[in-house]
Amino acid sequence: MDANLPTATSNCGAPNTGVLKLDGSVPVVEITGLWTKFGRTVVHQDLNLAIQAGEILSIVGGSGTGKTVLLRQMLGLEHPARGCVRVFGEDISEVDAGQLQKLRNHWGMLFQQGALYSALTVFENIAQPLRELHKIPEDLVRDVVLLKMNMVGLGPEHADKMPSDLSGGMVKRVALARALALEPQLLFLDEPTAGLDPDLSESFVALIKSLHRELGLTVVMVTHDLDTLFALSTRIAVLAEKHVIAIGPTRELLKIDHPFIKEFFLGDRGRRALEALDSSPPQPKAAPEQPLNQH
Ligand SMILES: Nc1ncnc2c1ncn2[C@@H]1O[C@H](COP(=O)(O)OP(=O)(O)OP(=O)(O)O)[C@@H](O)[C@H]1O
Repeated sequence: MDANLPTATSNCGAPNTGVLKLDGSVPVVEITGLWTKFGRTVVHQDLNLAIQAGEILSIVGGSGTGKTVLLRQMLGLEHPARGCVRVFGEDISEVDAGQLQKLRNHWGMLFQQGALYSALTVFENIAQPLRELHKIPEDLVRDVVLLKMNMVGLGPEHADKMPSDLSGGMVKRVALARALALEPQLLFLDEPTAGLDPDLSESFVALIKSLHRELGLTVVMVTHDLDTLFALSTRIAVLAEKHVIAIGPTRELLKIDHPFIKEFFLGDRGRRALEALDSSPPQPKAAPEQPLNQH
C-alpha cells in the first residue's frame, strides 16, 4: 500500500446494527487495516488488533509510536485516515452522538492524571456519570457511589473531600471508582500507576487485578511501567514499524528476535521486573492462555 494514501472514510464494510454485542461473541475491540496520518507523517500503517473479552491487553511501543492515539481512536475521540475500529461490534467512526453515549456507558476510562473535577467533591466526581443518565434516583446514586468507593478501598469518610485534599494514590482510586460507576464491561487505563511510589503502585495494581477478576472486565492498558505491565497483562501488543508487530503473553514475546522487543523486555529494567514477577506468588489466570501472533 502507498504511504501517501489519501484520507478515506471508514472501512468497516458492513453498516452498524445499533445493537451492541456485549456477550463476547465478537472481539470487544477490533481494529483492521488502520492508517493514521498527521500531515505527511504516517503513524499507523495497516495496523490490526483484536481484543477479546476478559483479557488485560497492554499496548507497548517506543515513544511516538501512536499508543495514545490508538487509545483515543478506540474511544471515538479521534478517527483514523483509513481502516476500521469496532467496539462491541459497532464501527466507532459511524456512530451518532446517541450511540456513542450508549457505548460510553459500557466502558470506563482512567486517565493518566485521574482527571477529577477539581471543584467537585469525591462523592460528586464519582456520581457524575450516574447523574448524566438523568434517570437514577438520588438515594440510589448515593448507594452506588458509596459501593464504588468501598470497592476501591475508600471509606465513606472521604466522600466530602476535595481532590486537592487527596494523595496521588487516592486520586487514582477515586478516578477508578468513577470509571466503574456505570458497571462497564470494558476499562481503558492510560498509565495507571504513573506518579505513584512503588508501594502505592503495587497496591493499585493489586486492586486492578482483583477488580478485573471479580467484575469480569476486559482491560486495555497503555503503560511504560514494566512492573505494572508484567503484573497485569494477559497479553501484550507490541507497536513498532507503524503496526502491531507481535501480540501474545509476556513469556512468548520474549522469544521474538526483534531489536525493540530485546531492548524493551530484556534490558536492565525489563529483567528486574521479570525477576520480581518470578518471585511473586502465582495468580489465578483471568483469561485463557492465548497463542502468540507475530506480524
Ligand atoms: N493531534 C496531533 N497532531 C499532530 N500530530 C500528532 C497529534 N497527536 C499525535 N501526534 C503525533 O503522533 C505520534 C504518536 O503520538 P502518541 O502520543 O500516540 O505516541 P505515544 O506512543 O503515546 O508516545 P509516548 O509513549 O511518548 O506517550 C507522535 O509523533 C505525535 O507527535
